[in-house]
Amino acid sequence: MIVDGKQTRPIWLDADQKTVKVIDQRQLPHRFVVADLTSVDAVIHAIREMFVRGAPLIGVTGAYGVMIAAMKGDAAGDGPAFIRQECLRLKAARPTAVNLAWGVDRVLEKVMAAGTAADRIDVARNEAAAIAEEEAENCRRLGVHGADLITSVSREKNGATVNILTHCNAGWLACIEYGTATAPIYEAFNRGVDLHVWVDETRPLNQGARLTAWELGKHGVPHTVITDNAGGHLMQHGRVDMVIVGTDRSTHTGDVANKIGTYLKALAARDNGIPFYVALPSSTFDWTMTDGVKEIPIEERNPDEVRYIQGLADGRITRVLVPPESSPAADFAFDVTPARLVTGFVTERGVCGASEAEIHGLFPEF
Ligand SMILES: CSC[C@@H](O)[C@@H](O)C(=O)COP(=O)(O)O
Repeated sequence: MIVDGKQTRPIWLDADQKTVKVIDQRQLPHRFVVADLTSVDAVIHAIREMFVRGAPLIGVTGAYGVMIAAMKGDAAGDGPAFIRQECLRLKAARPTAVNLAWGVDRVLEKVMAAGTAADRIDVARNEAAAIAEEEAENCRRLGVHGADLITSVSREKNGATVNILTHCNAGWLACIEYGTATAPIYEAFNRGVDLHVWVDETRPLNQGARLTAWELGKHGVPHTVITDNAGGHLMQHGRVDMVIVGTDRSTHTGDVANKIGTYLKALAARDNGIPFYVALPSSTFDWTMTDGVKEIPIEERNPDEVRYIQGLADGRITRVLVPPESSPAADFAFDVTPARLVTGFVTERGVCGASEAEIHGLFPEF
């Protein structure tokens, strides 16, 4: 996307074709800092500590991690075994988003079929780049399908403002381009649809307030940051026309894991008769799991993320303690919204209902 006149992605390869560059998203919106990743440890650290985050982006970062593993392993002379071992470590960096394991395994498979050490590195680099381009294109396509949904709501409202609620950051920062939940929003906005986005702040790390608000502001999209608990109230008063969220892993039966709090939005949407859409590239479907609540691993993170809030004070990024020093806290990073609460999936191949039959109807090869 364009940031301050410059085409910008959250990840790219440096001119040396070895160094992986990423935006350090922990510092947005107050600082735009780029980090260099030159070791597998650095890649794992960047994923765990959330320099990079969002399902499609951690898939691409993991894919480039395999390229780095190939460079290191082949330098040490123990290529394939070393690369396999490093891939296990990469895949364990974060558990919920299925894209991480998907991206790592896709590159690993190609690497293992390559003949020489030099081939392994080239193949890994090319495959990681191919995944990045595919994810960008899939997000562009799903944006077109999702924008058609927004456009029809706009028509039903005779052109009055369409109010869309979103949770967390499922924007280009979480993907490569366009985003998942935001792709339909950007596309509809570019078509001239009058729209406004309610941005859940998304505690504890405030990806909505920090990242989605920043992205939408850079693109000129009207938006308002709200507390995570405001959505139900706004829905009761007719101030939300639709909800669009992303997902970190959706089962092929239609259950949706996404940032903690998504389930409560889906419940409130159902109670108020508001459509609840989930936007995703096909890389985010888990084709093996059938019961999301029971089977999807939910990441628990450092409770300090709940205890402290980060912001800008006197020009410096600062963290402040909120609860009593001695109070324990718990940090559940994701929840699962059952298929019965999902109106539809917006994918690169079109929109479908949240059922095994409809999902496999769009993706018969799985
Ligand atoms: C663009 S994909 C959607 C999800 O990855 C997004 O909604 C989300 O929950 C990200 O969580 P995060 O913990 O910031 O990686």
